[in-house]
Amino acid sequence: MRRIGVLTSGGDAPGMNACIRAVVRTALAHDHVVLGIRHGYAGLIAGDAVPLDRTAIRNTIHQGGTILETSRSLEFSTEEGRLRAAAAIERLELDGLVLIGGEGTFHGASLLAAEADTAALVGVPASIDNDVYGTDYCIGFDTAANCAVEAIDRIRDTARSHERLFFIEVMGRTAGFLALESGIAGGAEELVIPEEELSIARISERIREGFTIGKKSAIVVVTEGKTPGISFQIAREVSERLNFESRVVVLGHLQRGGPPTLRDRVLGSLFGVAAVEALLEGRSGCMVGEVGGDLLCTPLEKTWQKKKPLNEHLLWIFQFLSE
Ligand SMILES: Nc1ncnc2c1ncn2[C@@H]1O[C@H](COP(=O)(O)OP(=O)(O)OP(=O)(O)O)[C@@H](O)[C@H]1O
Ligand SMILES: O=P(O)(O)OC[C@H]1O[C@](O)(CO)[C@@H](O)[C@@H]1O
Repeated sequence: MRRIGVLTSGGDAPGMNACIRAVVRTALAHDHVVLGIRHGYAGLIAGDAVPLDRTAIRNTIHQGGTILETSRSLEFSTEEGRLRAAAAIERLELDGLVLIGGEGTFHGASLLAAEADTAALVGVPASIDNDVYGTDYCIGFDTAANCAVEAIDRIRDTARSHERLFFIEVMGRTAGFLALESGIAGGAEELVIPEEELSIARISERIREGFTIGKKSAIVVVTEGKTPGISFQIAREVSERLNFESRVVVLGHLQRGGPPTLRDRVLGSLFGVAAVEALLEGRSGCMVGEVGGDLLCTPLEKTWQKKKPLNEHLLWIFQFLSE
């Protein structure tokens, strides 16, 4: 290993900078050169690289977003695009490449590895959705979930004051991790998560039951799913059934910004060091992750082919704590 590249891809996630910093400091400690690839896979295809030294990563650990910037690259989804990326890796004379991103990023990386003889590829899970198999937590999830909890707390004040029903839509796309954990921490009455079939009747019934035991307001945390804004329709239907006023708050990209929490800074640092160590050990085609407190490497294919399930125990405790 002499030249190590690092890029961030997919949605930005707080803690990515802590990870980049850890990659750079670990590689430099072993006398390797680090190149930062800008704009994710789009930048890789273009060969857009900058040298990363100690100065470049100084004072970044507390910053949200990614100093390398990121992208969702349509071109990389094509074989032609990936072959251009492989050619850029060769031109840049990279021996190893650390890919910080989510399941889409690793899907693309495993296709790239199968189609071209590239540098060693090691992934680091970073997605506020937390939907990557092979790690209990992804970089960025904790900060986003804390942002959602703060929003729920604030909404609770006004919901209670006006005796209203609130629907708070969180990100997560097709995974309910953000909704489940922020719903438990925020004391929500009900959840809408993609892992369970949507039932307006069930949501309405649970809220009605709450009212019969004296609740005067309620909060439902809704995962945006594939259709951001879906909570407006759900709110309308539940309100009609209950004949009760409701309001909707869509948190959107607020959840992706802001300084990373302690947990995301530590996770980013741990994963960054582990990724460079994996490269130095001669590993390739895998993603570092933490499962049950153990750091481990999972083949890239598994990280997107397998669906990470929600924690059954958390689902169960939500059911009775929300009554
Ligand atoms: N099926 C695929 N085949 C090839 N490349 C893909 C595929 N899916 C995603 N990619 C590549 O990976 C990039 C990042 O994927 P995506 O936009 O899904 O974000 P992600 O890594 O899943 O992160 P996040 O969870 O934050 O959305 C895409 O822009 C695309 O270039
Ligand atoms: O920023 P974009 O491209 O609109 O993507 C939004 C999506 O990205 C995520 O925030 C994950 O990064 C999803 O929760 C959300 O559906």
